[in-house]
Amino acid sequence: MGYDYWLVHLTWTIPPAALFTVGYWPFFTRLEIWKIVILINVAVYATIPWDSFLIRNRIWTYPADAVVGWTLFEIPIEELFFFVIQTYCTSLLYTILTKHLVLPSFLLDRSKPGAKNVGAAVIIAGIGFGAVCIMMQSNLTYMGLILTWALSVILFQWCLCGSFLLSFPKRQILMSVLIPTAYLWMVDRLSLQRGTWVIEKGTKLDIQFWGFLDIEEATFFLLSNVMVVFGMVTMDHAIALAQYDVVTSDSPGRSLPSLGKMAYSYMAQQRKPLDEGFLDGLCAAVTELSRKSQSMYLGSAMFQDGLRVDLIFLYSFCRVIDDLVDEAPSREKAQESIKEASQVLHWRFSEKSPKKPLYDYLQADMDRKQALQASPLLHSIALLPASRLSLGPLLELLSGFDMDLGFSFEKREFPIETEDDLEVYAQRVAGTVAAGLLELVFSHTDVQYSAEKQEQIIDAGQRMGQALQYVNIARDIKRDAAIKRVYIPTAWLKTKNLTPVDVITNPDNPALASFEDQMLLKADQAYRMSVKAIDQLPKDVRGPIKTTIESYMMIGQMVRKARRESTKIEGKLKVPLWRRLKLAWTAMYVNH
Ligand SMILES: CC(C)=CCC/C(C)=C/C=C/C(C)=C/C=C/C(C)=C/C=C/C=C(C)/C=C/C=C(C)/C=C/C1=C(C)CCCC1(C)C
Repeated sequence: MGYDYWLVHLTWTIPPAALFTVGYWPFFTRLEIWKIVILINVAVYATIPWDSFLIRNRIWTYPADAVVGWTLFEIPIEELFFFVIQTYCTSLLYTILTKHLVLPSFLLDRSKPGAKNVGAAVIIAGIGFGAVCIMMQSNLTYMGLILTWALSVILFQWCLCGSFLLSFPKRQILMSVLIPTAYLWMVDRLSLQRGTWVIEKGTKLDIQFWGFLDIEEATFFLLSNVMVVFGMVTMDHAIALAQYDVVTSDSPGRSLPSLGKMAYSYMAQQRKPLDEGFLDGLCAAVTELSRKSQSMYLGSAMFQDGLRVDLIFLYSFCRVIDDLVDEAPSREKAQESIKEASQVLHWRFSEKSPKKPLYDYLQADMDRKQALQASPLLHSIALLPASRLSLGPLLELLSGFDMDLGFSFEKREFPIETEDDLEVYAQRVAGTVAAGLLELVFSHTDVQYSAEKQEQIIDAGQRMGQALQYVNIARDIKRDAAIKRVYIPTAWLKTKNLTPVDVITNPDNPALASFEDQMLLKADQAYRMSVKAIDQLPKDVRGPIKTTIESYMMIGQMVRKARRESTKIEGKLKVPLWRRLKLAWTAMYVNH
């Protein structure tokens, strides 16, 4: 007996597995762990009969001094471990590389007609070729056994999720397959060179890459990684459909069903046709978010399943209103947009509004649908999860934008006159968003909260929203002055004999430093009063919410530091990526 084979694992397979596990640990969700556990089981049970058959037929052998000697169906225990660790590493890499994707957005079949059939034909041809190889009983035997076995699994996967795979991003799929494949080729080459395992002559083609890597082995590692990755995609397809059902349902609250239930309804394949308008809207909202704010896009990936999709729609609505107001040619036009938004929101939340997803309803009426697509505002309101939000905060948000329209340098109108005005403004533009977010959190969790408790948490959340808005204001004093807006209360300025006009005409005035400080102090206060409420939130949202809040508060610290060291800042002050990553890792770890 010997430890050569175990040594291969100790040096080559276990260290990367451990490294990736530690790095990713805080971000692991229960669903992701279950997916991987299931896949490992499938891989082990599917591979045992095949591998056992090949060993009995002496297609490859193990020198007795390389293995410990324990076997299962004649398969050395070390080899069984290989099935587990390879499946683990590849599926974990896939999980990391696809974490940011919004699964339901790939449900729309955008592939060319026939693409799925062409794929199936290629796979079937491969199986046929493999069968011929086996029947010839020659040096093509091993290749034939690999092709028939692996391609049968891949055909099954393709039949289930081919169209989903075709709309899934190619880069993530290729990287998840090719990185582990190239790595395992290297490991396999080394082990064949050392003679830890031996592929017997007579049943193999005897063609090697880099001197030792048999062409069959190279094919095997490629196809086994394809099976693993396609297996993950198949489960993600089932999950995407379940997420779609959650976010298009008009029930106020639902969490994702269990994996077993998802698998069952996936395999039963009895579904109503998908709402294409809704999925189009989702794709547009996701693209918009990733284009406008990469960090918000990646940050949103820490929220799970239906909650994340709903948050993207909430963001999209805020974004659309913001753009409409900012880009309006005149104050009157902007006010018109706000009024229109308010009317559509009232309709969307009224009893008369269809309980079905709005898009279903609109599909029946082509004119309405076209009108919807022509107007981003109607579009974003149609997609809002009205059954899980309330109208109040959204209308209040509109009144915040109205306040912004009150600024007029020419007429010397500055709506933030007192500290009270500042608080009202921050509540309207940020407190309301926090309230909406929390309403969605309560809808998507199984944890039961009394109405009283919810109200209490939403109160704290709104105050936290205000805190973040104060940080925003402190950071953007100069940028706001450039667009002739001053959020420092006129009353504060008066204490130093200044006016908002002075701020706009001389934003570099060193006297403004004290107001920046005062603003950040106000942020700290509001933060401290509400930070404890985070601990009362459902466990899986604490980490992401903490991360968002702490990165904002970190901006506040950087504003202070920049002021102390009188660093000149060009454009918008940002927290460096590595600091945000570290912060996210810690916040997620603590709340794991
Ligand atoms: C649950 C929900 C929500 C929905 C359900 C959706 C659904 C139906 C999904 C279906 C998924 C399926 C069917 C996945 C199947 C995955 C398989 C079979 C992976 C096999 C991996 C095989 C692996 C990794 C095998 C590894 C083998 C190795 C490393 C062998 C190595 C070797 C060594 C070391 C020396 C000698 C030669 C050899 C090549 C055998």
